[in-house]
Amino acid sequence: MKQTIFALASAQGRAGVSVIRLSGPQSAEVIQALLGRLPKPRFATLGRLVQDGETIDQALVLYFKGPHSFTGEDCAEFHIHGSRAVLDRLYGIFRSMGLRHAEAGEFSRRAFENGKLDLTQAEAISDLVEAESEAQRQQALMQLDGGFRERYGQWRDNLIKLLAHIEAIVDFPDEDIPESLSDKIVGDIIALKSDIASAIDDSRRGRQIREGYRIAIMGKPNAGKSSLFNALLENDTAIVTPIAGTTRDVIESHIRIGNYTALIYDTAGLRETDDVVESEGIRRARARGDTADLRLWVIDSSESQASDLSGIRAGDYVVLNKSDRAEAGKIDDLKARMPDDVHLFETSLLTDTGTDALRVALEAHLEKALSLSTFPAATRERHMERLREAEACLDRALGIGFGTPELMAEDIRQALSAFDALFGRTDVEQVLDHIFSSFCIGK
Ligand SMILES: Nc1nc2c(ncn2[C@@H]2O[C@H](COP(=O)(O)OP(=O)(O)OP(=O)(O)O)[C@@H](O)[C@H]2O)c(=O)[nH]1
Repeated sequence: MKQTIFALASAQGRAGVSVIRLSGPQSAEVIQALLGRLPKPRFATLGRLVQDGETIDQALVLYFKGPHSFTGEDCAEFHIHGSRAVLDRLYGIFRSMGLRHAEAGEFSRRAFENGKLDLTQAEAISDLVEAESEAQRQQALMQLDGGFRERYGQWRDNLIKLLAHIEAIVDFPDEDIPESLSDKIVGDIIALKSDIASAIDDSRRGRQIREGYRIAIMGKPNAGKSSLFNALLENDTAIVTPIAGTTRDVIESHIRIGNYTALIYDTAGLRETDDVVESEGIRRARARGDTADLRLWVIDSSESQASDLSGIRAGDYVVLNKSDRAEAGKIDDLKARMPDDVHLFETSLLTDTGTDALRVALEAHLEKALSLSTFPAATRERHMERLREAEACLDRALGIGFGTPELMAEDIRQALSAFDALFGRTDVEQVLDHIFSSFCIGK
């Protein structure tokens, strides 16, 4: 039998009300011991928590009888006054009764093990707890509602039907395969493969919403990259000095832009240098620029070296900075030499002009890149790996053909197990450990 676990479900620290959650077979016994009675399941009861005749706190107590609970086990919730002293007393009592503190994600893991959630829904809970932007909240909620399972459940059903057809061919090797059947099988595999391919394509958007849209600020030393980073963040995270080469490593920070979260990177200025540390910084800056979803170049339009525009590509955003001291004609000259299809902005970060227009443009950019009427189902690398695996299996099955139907069937079976792993039906213990350990405690 599982040990009963407890944890603070609300945030750490002093609070008006804190919620402690219990799950496991001793939940009822603990309520009985502290409250002196067992309330009707799922009804909140106000009462005194008493130990050896001494009142510890006045609390709101809830009892959930399994399987009608979040974890599927018997559960309890104590809504107590959130002081360290009350918590310490209750934790002491729980431990003396043989309960233990929950590990990160243990409540969700029990819910998963008891079939209350599939793995994608458990992940969605973690995402919902972490959500900062409106889009992250909506995406996580859709996944929690089973949006993922519905879509892939359909694909899984199709795979099972395909397998049945192919196995019928295996079982009757002497029969001629009707052309209509082989055409249907091939057609179904192709259709499924293209559905999976478009889900993989769209999962980029899922990742961008979930982790943040990556914006790398790039440019020569002293152009004003750190100044722009700070202006966008509205704080002084990055060090700004007149010394070229101040930023050495990549600095990153989250910001909210409209309904979305972006990850902004300030990078080392790009130039030739013999300095080993700076060279490494420049290598990292270039790598960050290559993997970013958007590159935001900063150019010092008052400097002659600003005329080097190498590295800027179509689609990039370019900020012509230090407009307060740019010579007349210099900015127009730069604009004339820009590659096609870059988005140009003029700023003076010293006098804080031009940044509003940039903010508005970034918000519109994210809105265009990330918003569609539906949210992508796949949001994590783990999902993408499984989808790619299923796609590769279907590809192989198509290549094999009906000469050896048993090999074809084997590939379809492997595609099925990729889907099963997606929902946690077959994932091995280590994978589950890894996923649930990234949850917060109390979830
Ligand atoms: N006149 C003027 N000075 C600016 C402007 N923006 C930034 N500066 C100054 O330019 C210098 C360099 O700014 P940073 O933001 O550190 O530039 P950076 O591109 O991050 O520099 P590195 O870390 O060397 O790559 C600082 O002294 C800033 O105050 C501007 O619009 N006008």
